[in-house]
Amino acid sequence: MELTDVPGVGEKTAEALAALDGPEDALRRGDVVELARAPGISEGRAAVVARGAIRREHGDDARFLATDRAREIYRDALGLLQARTVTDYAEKRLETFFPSSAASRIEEARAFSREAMGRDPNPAVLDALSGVEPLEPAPDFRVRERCLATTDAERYAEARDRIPELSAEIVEDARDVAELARSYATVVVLDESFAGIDVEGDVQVRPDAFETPDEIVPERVLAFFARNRERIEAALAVHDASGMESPCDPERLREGLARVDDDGELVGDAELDRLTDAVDDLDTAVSTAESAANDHLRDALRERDVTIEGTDFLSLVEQGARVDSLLGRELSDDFDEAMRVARQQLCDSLRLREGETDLAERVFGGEPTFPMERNDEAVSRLRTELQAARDQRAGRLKAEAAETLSDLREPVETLVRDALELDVELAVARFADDFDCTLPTFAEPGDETDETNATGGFHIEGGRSPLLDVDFEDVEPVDYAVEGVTLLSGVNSGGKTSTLDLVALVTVLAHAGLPVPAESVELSRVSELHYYAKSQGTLDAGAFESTLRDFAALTDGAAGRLVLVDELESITEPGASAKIIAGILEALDRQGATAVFVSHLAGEIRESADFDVAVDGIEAKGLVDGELRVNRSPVKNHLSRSTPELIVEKLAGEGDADFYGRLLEKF
Ligand SMILES: Nc1ncnc2c1ncn2[C@@H]1O[C@H](COP(=O)(O)OP(=O)(O)OP(=O)(O)O)[C@@H](O)[C@H]1O
Repeated sequence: MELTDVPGVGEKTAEALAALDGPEDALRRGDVVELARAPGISEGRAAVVARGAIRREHGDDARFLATDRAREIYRDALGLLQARTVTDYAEKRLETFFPSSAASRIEEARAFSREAMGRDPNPAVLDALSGVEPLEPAPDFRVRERCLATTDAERYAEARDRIPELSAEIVEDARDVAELARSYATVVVLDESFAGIDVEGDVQVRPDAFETPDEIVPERVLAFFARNRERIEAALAVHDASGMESPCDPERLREGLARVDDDGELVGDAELDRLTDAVDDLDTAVSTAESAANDHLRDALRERDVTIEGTDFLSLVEQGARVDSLLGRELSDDFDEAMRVARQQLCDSLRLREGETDLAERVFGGEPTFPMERNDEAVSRLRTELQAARDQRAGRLKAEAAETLSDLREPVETLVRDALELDVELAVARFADDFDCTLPTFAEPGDETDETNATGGFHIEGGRSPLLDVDFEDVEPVDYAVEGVTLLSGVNSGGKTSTLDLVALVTVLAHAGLPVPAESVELSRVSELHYYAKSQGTLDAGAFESTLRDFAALTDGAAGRLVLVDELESITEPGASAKIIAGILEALDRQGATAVFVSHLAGEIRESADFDVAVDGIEAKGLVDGELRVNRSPVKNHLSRSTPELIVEKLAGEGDADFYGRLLEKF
């Protein structure tokens, strides 16, 4: 598949997507978050692209939501689903569910919903989900104690590109490598020709370095796990709480995670901790040991009577000989003891081991002086040795940890993705629970080749719209079924608009493969949903003309449309409206469309039409205490009484029967 074949993907977007690892896969999965990783692609744009890919796969022409009101209903329904997600991922991912006329797409989404509706959105899972986010790549970092070396300029360039965490060096021969080995704890030579090289220090010949970067820079995989630790732990908790099968052994993963801290450094190795502390504390420990030795020497001197022979005294005076020589001779025992104290203290405080203690001896082992002084060169030597030991141990341990964790990298991607996908499923499950939903049934398609009569209408039982302006518990169930072209009459505020909204909502959700808020729904597949909301007042000539043009366009074109229109009569004066609406209904009837037109002029329209238009009505049961009582389910083939008629009837019953009685007869 060419990326530019996807609707909505131009050259620029395709170029951005190509930067991803397997963009085709991400497109196929509708993986909005992965797509949004492409440079310059926002999550909103990613959702559009994913929708485009799904459309392309199923041959969907993106014409289902044909009017503003239809699109509004879809956005409102999507909003209700999105409000039930925990993660941003799921919120964006839900955007890839959209109403489609393509049977294969509807079935694919229905399969997802079926599975989703079986999920149990228990609070522990939802709580754990709050910590799950898509995995991030490891942050950029440099490793200073290891370097790459090669004689080849091209390989050098490749090394800089593929292993940017290490510095790369050009070498000519083994001498150059030996030189590098003095500055770096480890030198990784990329050229086979150096195999068997014998130089001092840790030199590894790894011509396979580019194929095994995790072995060369184990920090990379450690940094990835360190950065994503919380997300991975949250995803593990989601699996635990939901009983979902984990793609890897959770204990092994937990153990692996426990080996790195948040900076990607190893934890839990006492020897490495000792070496790290020793390097960090070296300067302080040397100073403290030095002071302790001098204190010891000072006390010894203070308590000591020194007898000095005359010749010595003379030589001191004459030659300016230093008191040190005296110290060496007269106080050598005290001096030795002070040195011993200093060495002991240094070894103890740095917890030095055999081999290291020899170097520590040299730090305090010079000529007797007062105050006594450390041997800086020995300190520096000790530091270098400790650092090398620390880095080599860390390198070895990191390589071991990285080996375990690198095997877990792919399963972890699956683990997190499954947790995020579960959030999408749980949003659907909660939507279905909260609004007593069911999966609708699609009527068996008739003869697919019969383009003119693809419609079979809809049949809703106990539909309750969550988009109504009343609490969902107070929404009264509506039964409504329509085949063909129908007028819907009814008293003011009876629920006509709400019925159209319900029909539109159920149609949109059903075609998105999602559950619908009803006891049962059976419907035929629709090619386009045209829903026109009530216009606000009479239109001027220009607007009226353009509205007429819209409807003219509607009467010709694709079969299998569902047309919902709310009080079209308000666009112009009542007499003309009835004729215009009758004309539109005739055309839709010929086309075989399903249509519901809400109108207060149902009687007049029926008279103007050249076919027998069905009229349904939302019935008022009457006015009780001044309040309208209605049966929200339209009655089939029934022209409802209007609100004015009901009021006249009420007045006729209450008072001036003569006037109101005669008035009532006119209805
Ligand atoms: N099924 C229902 N359950 C509960 N309340 C409803 C239901 N249907 C409608 N209502 C209430 O009735 C109000 C009026 O509904 P709606 O606007 O659909 O009536 P209408 O018949 O289109 O009115 P009009 O003739 O004035 O346009 C709604 O705002 C809602 O509060």
